[in-house]
Amino acid sequence: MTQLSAAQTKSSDGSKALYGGKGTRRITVRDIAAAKERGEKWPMLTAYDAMTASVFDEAGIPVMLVGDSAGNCHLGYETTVPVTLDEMTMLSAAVVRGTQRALIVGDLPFGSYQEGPVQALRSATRLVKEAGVGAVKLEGGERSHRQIELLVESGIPVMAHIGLTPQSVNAMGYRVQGRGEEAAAQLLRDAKAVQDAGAFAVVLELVPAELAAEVTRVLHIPTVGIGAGAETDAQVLVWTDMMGLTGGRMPKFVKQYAQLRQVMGDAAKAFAEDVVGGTFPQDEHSVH
Ligand SMILES: Nc1nc(=O)c2c([nH]1)NC[C@@H]1CN(c3ccc(C(=O)N[C@@H](CCC(=O)O)C(=O)O)cc3)CN21
Ligand SMILES: CC(C)C(=O)C(=O)O
Ligand SMILES: [Mg+2]
Repeated sequence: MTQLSAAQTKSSDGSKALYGGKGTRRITVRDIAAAKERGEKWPMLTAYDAMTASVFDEAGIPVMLVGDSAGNCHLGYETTVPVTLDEMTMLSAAVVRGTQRALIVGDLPFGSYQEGPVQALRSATRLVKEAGVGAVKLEGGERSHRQIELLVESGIPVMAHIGLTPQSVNAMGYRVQGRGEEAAAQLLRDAKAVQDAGAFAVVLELVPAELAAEVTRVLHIPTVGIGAGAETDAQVLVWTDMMGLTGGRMPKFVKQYAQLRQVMGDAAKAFAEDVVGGTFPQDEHSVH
């Protein structure tokens, strides 16, 4: 039923589709819910600055996450753990300014919501008021249930994040989550807990594809997979990973769609050689 209605929606009127749809009004969490009912899959990318975000907005990416992966990919930290709420607020504000259509989700960084619901509300309120995000994301299933509830009651849409939760790297490492009967049952409980608390979507990070498929069938809110197989409602990747800008070893779940590290390095070298060799600037680049 959902597959058929998705096809009909796209062929009759493209304006509704999250990707490929027309119109420049800001996408809302209600549009996200409607996409699951249509059986429509959608893409999400991270973004950390206005210029990159404007490129993705023009490309039609309907949802952007200002991830705390900015810690590794933008700010030079080893992990996401040191990222501060001030940093996330500044980066989120830039992404909002660079976009017109995409729903912008701001990641709450480690230490900005673990104290409890009141701290979570204070932190999320900064991202909403100072940066202008349309939603926030936080890590944890059952353990973050109370935080999600208060934010949603207060009018702040929440994207949850379960499975591998990188802010807990010191406790859990970067390991596949939900392998084995007990861990799978826990992941399902976490998924139901965030849905019951009112989350509008949930990220499933590094969980077996079969389990992610089951969670996606059981929940009425959309699942957003990263390293979680092909059956989730949406897919997210860190933009610097999927464009080949991040250096070093890539997780297995990354597909590279461009080689920006090579392209940018070559451009920097070409400029340097022109300067050293005296072939830049030419007369056309000079004023008289
Ligand atoms: N650049 C970047 N990309 C990401 O996807 C990302 C970040 N940074 N920072 C925050 C978290 C950390 N993430 C990570 C980091 C490492 C692995 C990793 O090494 N995974 C192994 C599998 C380990 C296993 O089999 O248990 C892999 O090879 O994919 C996965 C996710 C995802 N997030
Ligand atoms: C990988 C995604 C889900 C994330 O949390 C981030 O980019 O910080
Ligand atoms: Mg994150």
